[in-house]
Amino acid sequence: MAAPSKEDVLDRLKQVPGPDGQGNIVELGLVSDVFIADGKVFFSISVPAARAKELEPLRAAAEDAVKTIPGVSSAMVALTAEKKASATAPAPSAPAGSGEPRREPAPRVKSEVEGIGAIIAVASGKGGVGKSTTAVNLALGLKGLGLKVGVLDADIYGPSMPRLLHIGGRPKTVNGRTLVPMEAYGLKVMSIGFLVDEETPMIWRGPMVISALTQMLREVAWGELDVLIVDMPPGTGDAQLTMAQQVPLAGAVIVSTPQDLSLIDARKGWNMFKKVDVPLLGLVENMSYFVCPDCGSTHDIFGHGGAQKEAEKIGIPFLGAVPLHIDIREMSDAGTPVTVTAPDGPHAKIYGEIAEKVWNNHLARKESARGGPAIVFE
Ligand SMILES: Nc1ncnc2c1ncn2[C@@H]1O[C@H](COP(=O)(O)OP(=O)(O)OP(=O)(O)O)[C@@H](O)[C@H]1O
Repeated sequence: MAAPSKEDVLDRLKQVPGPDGQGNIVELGLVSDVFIADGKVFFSISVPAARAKELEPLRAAAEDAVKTIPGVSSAMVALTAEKKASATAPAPSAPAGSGEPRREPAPRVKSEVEGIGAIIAVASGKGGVGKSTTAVNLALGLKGLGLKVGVLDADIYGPSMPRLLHIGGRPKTVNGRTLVPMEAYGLKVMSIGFLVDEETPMIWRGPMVISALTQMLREVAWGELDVLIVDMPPGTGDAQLTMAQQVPLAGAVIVSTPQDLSLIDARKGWNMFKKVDVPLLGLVENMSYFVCPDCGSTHDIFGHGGAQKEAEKIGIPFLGAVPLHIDIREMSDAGTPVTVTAPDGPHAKIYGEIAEKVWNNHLARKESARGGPAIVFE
């Protein structure tokens, strides 16, 4: 059977009437770029934020219509409040660094996710600084505080959770559409890496990113969670900004390495969250100093301390310094995070302290927003 094409999808969607029963959603310019991977179809439909709830039947109708196309195994459709460049010519968001003109960020569409107490993003201004490793160990550190914790891998360009938590297979669904999160080390986990084959090229563009993220956030049976850690895609482009706007974040943690260059990038990261009014819970300096695996001696080869100074200068909490250590790398890459393999070791202790600070800072912010006294987690 021939694989379904974008044209097949758009043709079928022309049968779906617009929000007010007039015309169809394709000709009204409401359908985003369509992405097809492995017979799975992803797209979003732009609707006014205020009508999102009321238009759920429209979303369901579009999804059902696409599922009837031969060769389509599933469809993920999300409603977004993203504005189109024009009403009739849908134009996806320019990917970061594409050289295409930047659009105004989408309006904030935030509503809480039922059952989840707080959603905290882990972000970095650039790739490869250990953001995902930090996210996993932070999540496990929070679990060590007795909290119910989930991890959402929103790094749609390069999902890491299947590898870092050694999870294979596909999530099950309930009622044909709600995904059941995978589980590892007592964490509930969802990642685009569970849904799309590793070889599938990740040509996600702005609206697709949001559509997949919305699905992974809101159409997953998370159950009751105290906190959901979101591993953001690295960088501060349009996709990241839109995510920061669309996810109801209680706060963000920025990961940086001590080198000057990445501190510039980290600064871009916290500016991005500031722009969208997300509280900064603090900065982690990763690969901060080198610990010799043979003799255990410590070497400040990277100008350790830069992130702490920067955090003080900017007035955001410094959460801690994680050394560059072979155990962290090997355990991470083997899918057995160091916090689990050596829970009484020095690295687990550092991540535990970081988790405690993150949680305390979150609780303090929550209380001060309410005008009450801060409760500190001892
Ligand atoms: N403190 C550390 N000590 C040693 N190795 C580390 C440390 N932190 C991360 N690493 C290693 O660095 C590599 C990159 O880490 P990770 O994937 O967590 O980074 P990232 O910022 O999420 O990257 P990406 O931008 O690609 O998503 C991995 O091999 C990881 O094991």
